[in-house]
Amino acid sequence: MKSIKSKIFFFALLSTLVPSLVLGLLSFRQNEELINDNVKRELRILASHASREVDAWINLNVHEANSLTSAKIIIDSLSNVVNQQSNQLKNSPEILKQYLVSVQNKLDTIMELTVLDTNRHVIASSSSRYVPKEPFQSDWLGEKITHKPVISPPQLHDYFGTITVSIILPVVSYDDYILGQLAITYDLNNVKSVLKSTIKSPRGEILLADSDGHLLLASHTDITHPTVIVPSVFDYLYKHPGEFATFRNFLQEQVIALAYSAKTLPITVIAEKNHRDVYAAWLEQRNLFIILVGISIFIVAVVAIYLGHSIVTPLHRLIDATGQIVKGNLDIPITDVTQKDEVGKLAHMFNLMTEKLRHSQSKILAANKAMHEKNQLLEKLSITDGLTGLYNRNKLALIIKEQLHRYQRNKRPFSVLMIDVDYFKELNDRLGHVAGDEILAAVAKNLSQSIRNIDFAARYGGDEFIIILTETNVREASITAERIRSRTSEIKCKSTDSNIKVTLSIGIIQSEPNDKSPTTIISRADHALYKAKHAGRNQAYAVQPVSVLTS
Ligand SMILES: Nc1nc2c(ncn2[C@@H]2O[C@H](COP(=O)(O)OP(=O)(O)OP(=O)(O)O)[C@@H](O)[C@H]2O)c(=O)[nH]1
Repeated sequence: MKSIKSKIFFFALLSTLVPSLVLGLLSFRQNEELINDNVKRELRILASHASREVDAWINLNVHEANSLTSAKIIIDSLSNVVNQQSNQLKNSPEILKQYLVSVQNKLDTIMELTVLDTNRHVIASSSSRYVPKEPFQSDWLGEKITHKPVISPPQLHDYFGTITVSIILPVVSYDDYILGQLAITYDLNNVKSVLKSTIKSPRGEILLADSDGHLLLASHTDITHPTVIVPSVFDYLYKHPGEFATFRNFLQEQVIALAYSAKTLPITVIAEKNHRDVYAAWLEQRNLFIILVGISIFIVAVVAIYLGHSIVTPLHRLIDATGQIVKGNLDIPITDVTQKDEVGKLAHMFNLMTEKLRHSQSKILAANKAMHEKNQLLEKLSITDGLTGLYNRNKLALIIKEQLHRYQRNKRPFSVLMIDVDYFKELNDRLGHVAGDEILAAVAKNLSQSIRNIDFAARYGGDEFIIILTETNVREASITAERIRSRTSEIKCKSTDSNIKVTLSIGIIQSEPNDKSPTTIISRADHALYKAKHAGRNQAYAVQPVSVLTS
């Protein structure tokens, strides 16, 4: 993550995501706890209410059964059995059966009524499956007949094919003597309508299960028997009354449930609610939260990209411009940064800085130019003679050295003319020093104009001049010397306003293989000049080279 743009982008995302997620998670956690508390309270109310309704239904049936035990026909029939008079009396078992059938027809919650003697042999039954005098089949009746009602555990009845509950009550004579028993079998499905009315919310369900977890009844759904609740779930619900558990019910739906035990029956009353229904609002809120966070992140990302762009683009311009400065280009004003913020100010300051640098640079260039010109002047002064403008003695030595090198390389000779103004001392004394200077300058000008561009003219000292003719032998040099001498005759002297007759003596030599230094060359040229002077002045004297002499 090297660029500022990506840093801004990730910072913006984090600063949006972290608080949103933390607050969102806290809020969902609180909501979840709230929902859990609510659903727990709701299920508790539901289960305890349903449990009470089951007890009330049983108690109602016990009460109903109790009133039937006091029916005269039943008491009389059992009294006769006790007194061994059944064959003589008019209330025979057949008549009792008819009575029981009529009662059953009247009370549609009853599936069968059976009258038993004290030995639990059937006296009469509304059901045709019982034959009189045969023992009453039951594994839940106690040994002893008491005055208390006995209620059977709910069970799937093989004969009726449904879950039944039986209530057995003693039939007592008028003098409070137990004559036998009345067994009434009820269909547990009758309690379904009671349970349905208990549930306010249509999505909730009440389940009744026996002590082994077999499902007996569901308030809103028909059950195919046998159906068993997952043992571990049932065990938890049974052992933790009022505590909820989440599991898949017999319809394979995720449900939240808790349970209470009924008091009158060995059954567990379970209240359950569909998990999806309970958490529907929570899920809706969660989805809305995800959408809102997504939108927020999108907006923040767009703003972050824009911000990063507005910072990084001018910075790139500044970096490029700085690179140009490093390369020496100062003409790079940043004009496309129009922001008024710090970046804009930075660009403005950058422009001011480059403006100043440009200004300083032009000053430095001007100073450099002036210095260069002065250096050139100094250089010129260091190699020229102030009076005549010809090369001075120092430069002359360098020129001769270079010519000697060239000569040694290419073997093409150069020539040297040593020139002296005749009787200059006398002119100087007669006309004055200023006029003497004028004469010297005029002679020098004549020399400069008489040679080629590749030749050199220098003032050797006083009234003596030396000319170097490159790649020129003594014969050609003599021609040039003669031309110089003949041109220098009358010189117009301004200071004296007169024409002065001036003659020159010229010594000519050509470079020789033995010439090793400027001193040797000048010495030989001076000797030739001496010869010219000695011969009468106003003439040139050329020294023939050794090679010519020996050939
Ligand atoms: N006006 C002027 N005179 C100079 C300058 N330098 C040297 N002189 C004079 O030039 C004269 C040179 O004289 P010489 O060359 O010795 O003698 P000359 O009179 O020329 O005689 P010859 O060379 O033998 O013909 C001297 O009087 C110097 O004072 C100068 O720069 N200006």
